Amino acid sequence: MQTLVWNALDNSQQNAILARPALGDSAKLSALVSDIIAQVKSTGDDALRELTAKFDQLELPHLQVSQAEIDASEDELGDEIKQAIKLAKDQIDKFHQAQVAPVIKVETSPGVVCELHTQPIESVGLYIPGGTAPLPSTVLMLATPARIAGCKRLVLATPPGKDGKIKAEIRYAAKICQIDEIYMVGGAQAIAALAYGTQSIQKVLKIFGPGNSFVTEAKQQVSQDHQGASIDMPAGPSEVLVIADENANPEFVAADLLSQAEHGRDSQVILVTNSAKQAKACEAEVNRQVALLPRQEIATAALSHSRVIITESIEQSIKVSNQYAPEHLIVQTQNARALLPQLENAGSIFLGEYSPESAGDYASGTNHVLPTYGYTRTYSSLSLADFTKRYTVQELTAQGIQAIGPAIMNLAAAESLDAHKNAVAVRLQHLAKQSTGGTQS
Ligand SMILES: NC(=O)c1ccc[n+]([C@@H]2O[C@H](COP(=O)([O-])OP(=O)(O)OC[C@H]3O[C@@H](n4cnc5c(N)ncnc54)[C@H](O)[C@@H]3O)[C@@H](O)[C@H]2O)c1
Ligand SMILES: N[C@H](CO)Cc1c[nH]c[nH+]1
Ligand SMILES: [Zn+2]
Repeated sequence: MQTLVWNALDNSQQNAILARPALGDSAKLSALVSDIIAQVKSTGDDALRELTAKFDQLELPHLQVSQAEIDASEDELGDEIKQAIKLAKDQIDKFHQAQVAPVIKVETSPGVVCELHTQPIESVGLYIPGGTAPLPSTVLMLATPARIAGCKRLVLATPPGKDGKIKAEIRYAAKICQIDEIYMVGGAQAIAALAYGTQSIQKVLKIFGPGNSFVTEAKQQVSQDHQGASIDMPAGPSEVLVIADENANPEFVAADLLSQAEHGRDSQVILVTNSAKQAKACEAEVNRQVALLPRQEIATAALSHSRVIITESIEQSIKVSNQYAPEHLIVQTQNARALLPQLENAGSIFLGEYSPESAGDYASGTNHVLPTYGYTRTYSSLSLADFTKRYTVQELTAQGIQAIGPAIMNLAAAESLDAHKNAVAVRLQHLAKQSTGGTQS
């Protein structure tokens, strides 16, 4: 990790050290992904087979996972992992059940009632990353809120492993979430199939889930086409920023940094500390711990574009974090909660030394699908609301239209929209006639 002193850098250098690695060659990525999407649109299942052979080095006899294969996961797994998956599901369920929105009903003036209702999105595509690490936890993060929201059709797509199969943990997580439509396809081609449909995959209305830069780019492209599909958010390569003061435990800080560095070569982890001594201690710990990881090679690649930034104060550390807008923000300082009001842009915040980012990844209950690339400035953590759409209802009585009708007519006239004005005028005239017993002309 490169160590830099924030105050020794000018503005453009500060921006440069906070740049995301995955956005390096976006024009090339965009062209590659649009070719993949075009291929899937034109030849459907054949394209999925060809692209899987090309990018996953697999010849697939069939795309859909059978019900027997889903059910077999029950016997393929030991009790310990099945219990862990169930515990995580329960935790996620509790936090997302609490997000169920009540119907809002307000009488804005006598006789004018306004309501806000929610409805589930009918069909949803759930993309589960599977390139270097298949993520059963992501099945729970997507399927649990989709089920609570009441979505009717849940379609799961994930790349097959080297053995041409979907990992038992993913099949099991899908099974306990009552998902029976699983396709063995990954990458941009999976997103294209979900968005446009193929001979064997029926299209969905909205696509959810994280993925590498190909997946994320594909989601963005299909969401810009009205014949494509809506998406949850750009949830790309994992990121974490840790704010640590001199009291933080370097062993904890290093473990948290590495937990995200091990996701992928294009992951990025950043330590921001107001203590040069802490910076050194954490770096030494990172070097010690990374050497012990099975995914050492991936983590080391991620560390090569990761940073240790030394600031003059905690306030400046917060400024750096707000500027970077991380997917995950871990605060390991004394009285971490007191900093919360100043933390502006982060997908999920972890306060204090006993709140590792892994807790949110698996089992605290919060959702681990989060915006990356700085999109936490405007996008939110995945939540129940993303699986629903909101619509309003209004009901006006005679008293209600009489009260606000004149204002509506004035506003319509100001916009030169006479038909709008007339829709109110005819009603007010009708009511006036009624009140005079029909004697008015
Ligand atoms: N932001 C979040 O909420 C969040 C959550 C979990 C995981 N993630 C991120 O998801 C990502 C998962 O990435 P992954 O690669 O392991 O799995 P993935 O499933 O996203 O992508 C694998 C697929 O990419 C395609 N692919 C690979 N190389 C390609 C190439 N050169 N050209 C075109 N397509 C290619 C292949 O078809 C492969 O099946 C990681 O970056 C991880 O950090 C993010
Ligand atoms: N940290 C990832 C989101 O960036 C989510 C995840 C799943 N499994 C482990 N981690
Ligand atoms: Zn993670």
